[in-house]
Amino acid sequence: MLLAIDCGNTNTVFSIWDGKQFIATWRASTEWQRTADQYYVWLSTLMRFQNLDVTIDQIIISSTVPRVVFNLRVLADRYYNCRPWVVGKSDCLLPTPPRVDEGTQVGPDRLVNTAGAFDRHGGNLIVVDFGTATTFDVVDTDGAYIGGVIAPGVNLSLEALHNAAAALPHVDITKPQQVVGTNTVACMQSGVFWGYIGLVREICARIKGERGVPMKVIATGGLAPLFQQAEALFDAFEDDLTMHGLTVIHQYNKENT
Ligand SMILES: Nc1ncnc2c1ncn2[C@@H]1O[C@H](COP(=O)(O)OP(=O)(O)O)[C@@H](O)[C@H]1O
Ligand SMILES: CC(C)(COP(=O)(O)O)[C@@H](O)C(=O)NCCC(=O)O
Ligand SMILES: [K+]
Repeated sequence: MLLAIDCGNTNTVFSIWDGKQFIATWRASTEWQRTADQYYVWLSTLMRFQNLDVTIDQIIISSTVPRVVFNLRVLADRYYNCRPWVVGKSDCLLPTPPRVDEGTQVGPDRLVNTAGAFDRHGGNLIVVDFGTATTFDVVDTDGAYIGGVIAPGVNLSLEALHNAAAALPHVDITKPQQVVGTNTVACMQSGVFWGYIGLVREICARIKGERGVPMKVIATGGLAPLFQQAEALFDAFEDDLTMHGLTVIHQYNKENT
């Protein structure tokens, strides 16, 4: 069975794919110091807890944090006796290679989102991923990643306010009841929440204008649900898009290598 690992700058998600569906998904905070042995103890305990008696013999990894890949490779080799596919490495093929400036490193999560979204929706897409950063990935007619936008993440923006200004507290994001805040927390939430609504709307409109073709907008990532409820910004919301993209790339490599 396939273990798909999506490592973001904040969280790492592990999912087991039985060839038809995900039968388990677990999330850990991303820590580059975590060793292969620690991953294994954690994973095998969760598998036992869920009475999952399956053999993992294939692994695919997408990581926006290069340092964690070493220990995940050791995990694959030592405990699952396999060599993982690592998205972005030359021996991991992509269904359609990206078209960007020569020498540019595209975040593997963006390549994976592109593959997953194209598989589900076809071409001409904007994938908005609300992670540590908020990324907009533009998918061409043929499924190629052709660039996009990187904006500061929602929580990152709130943290930046707290870190830079002595009187601003640590605040969690929620949708404010109104735009005019009547206390510090409400003012901060309003700035980030409504600012974000504007950011998403403006960037998508400009991408569509620049491309001159109809495009679907797909939302994913930890904080996408917050914006999904708020305003009609997206054509679809898919919390498993990155994981789906990993299975698409895995299948492509099995068929073509
Ligand atoms: N259910 C949730 N509720 C509130 N915040 C969340 C939730 N899930 C994730 N987050 C926060 O959203 C941000 C993005 O999370 P995630 O998509 O896992 O990021 P990444 O892929 O960059 O690791 C992080 O700051 C995380 O703490
Ligand atoms: C933009 C990102 C930091 C987003 O990472 P995430 O929020 O998913 O942790 C990541 O995709 C990355 O490191 N990209 C490299 C530069 C690029 O994609 O152009
Ligand atoms: K992201």
